[in-house]
Amino acid sequence: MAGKFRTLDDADVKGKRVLIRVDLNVPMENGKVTDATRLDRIAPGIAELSGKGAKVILLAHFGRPKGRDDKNSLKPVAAALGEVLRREVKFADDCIGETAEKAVGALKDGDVLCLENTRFYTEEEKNDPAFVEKLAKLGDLYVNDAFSAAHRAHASTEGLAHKLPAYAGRTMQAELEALDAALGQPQRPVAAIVGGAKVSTKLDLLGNLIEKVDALIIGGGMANTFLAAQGINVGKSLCEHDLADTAREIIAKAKAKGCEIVLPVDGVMAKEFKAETPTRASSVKEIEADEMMLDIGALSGADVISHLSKMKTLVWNGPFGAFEIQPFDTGTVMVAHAAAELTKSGKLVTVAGGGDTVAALNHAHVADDFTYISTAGGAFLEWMEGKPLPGVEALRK
Ligand SMILES: Nc1ncnc2c1ncn2[C@@H]1O[C@H](COP(=O)(O)OP(=O)(O)O)[C@@H](O)[C@H]1O
Ligand SMILES: O=C(OP(=O)(O)O)[C@H](O)COP(=O)(O)O
Repeated sequence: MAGKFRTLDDADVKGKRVLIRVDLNVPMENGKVTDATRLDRIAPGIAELSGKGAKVILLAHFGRPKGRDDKNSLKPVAAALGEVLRREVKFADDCIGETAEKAVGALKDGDVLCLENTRFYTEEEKNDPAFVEKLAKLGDLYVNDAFSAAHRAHASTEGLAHKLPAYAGRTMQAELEALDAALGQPQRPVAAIVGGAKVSTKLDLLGNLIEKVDALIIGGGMANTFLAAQGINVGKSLCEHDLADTAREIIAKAKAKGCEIVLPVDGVMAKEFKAETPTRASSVKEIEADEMMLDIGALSGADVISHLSKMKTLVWNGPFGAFEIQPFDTGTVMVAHAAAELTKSGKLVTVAGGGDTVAALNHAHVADDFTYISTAGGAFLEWMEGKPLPGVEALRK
């Protein structure tokens, strides 16, 4: 990627108001950040800008709010970032308008300010030009350091790059270089594990991904959607029934392209999504109407591991189950350990990414054993698909 983008090496930032788009969409529980990987990755770039005398203004989203809502405030995340940076991160309750302008106006060279969730405005996701204008008013330069949100053509990830002199941040640079090094010419056979909860935003990309991989291993809510599309009753499981046709098309296309689709054959069922709730192991064909499948079962885990042992490369986004609550972490942890062992013995190149996926791998204590851990999930899969990412394209010189 060298030479393709303007980077911080090309920017004179002293005394300038630098709007830096970062990804602060970190896993949280009871107001506390449970995995700080994304914060750790962006911290050096922020410290560099601050050290060079920039007025650093952080723009980011959190969750998928429908309008302003306290549950999705970035305030606690800004405080956690302050702990990682070991310095004050100021906070403004709005990302545009008088509140934001006042907070920016009060900044001294080297200060760091975090603005409130850009998604409190529906205009953010619409990439609305008037909203872009309001954000642009707050800065002299724009830096995009949110590779993990670069698949979104939103005001703060794409629109701003056309309004202000735009640069790729250090995390963005590092992610593109590392992914290119690990997966630019992947050794076949390649497997992709796709799980997690963001079914509707990730299902579409599987159609292209099956052209790049030899096996597509599906877990989490994504698996429930595929099982339901095949006529299996998934009870109250997380499932996008409306996407059954898309799932069936993907299965047919995979067959035609010679990509094997691996689905769970058994799972761990529960009636409630909470700790210490009674669980039942069963075949996916015997899910009761009032049950949810919250993890893959032992047979499915063994099947996934057996597939991995035949692969040379693994890309992974999305946990197999609701790993935040025990025992629904079992499937993810079991596969994570096997992938880590195969990596350590030089048999498998493993690249995993996604806010929750990285949290799950840290929970399994294997993140350091993987070949590369990306901060990105959906963006990483779209990169793997070969799709141009709007946030990256907008930065090209
Ligand atoms: N079977 C399941 N039912 C409900 N939620 C699930 C299931 N499997 C995984 N999840 C949830 O998926 C979430 C992570 O999904 P996602 O956001 O797509 O991953 P990432 O952030 O790594 O891209 C986790 O919070 C986990 O609890
Ligand atoms: O957490 C993110 O993506 P991921 O869940 O794919 O890792 C990014 O912040 C993008 O969030 P979005 O999928 O709500 O646009």
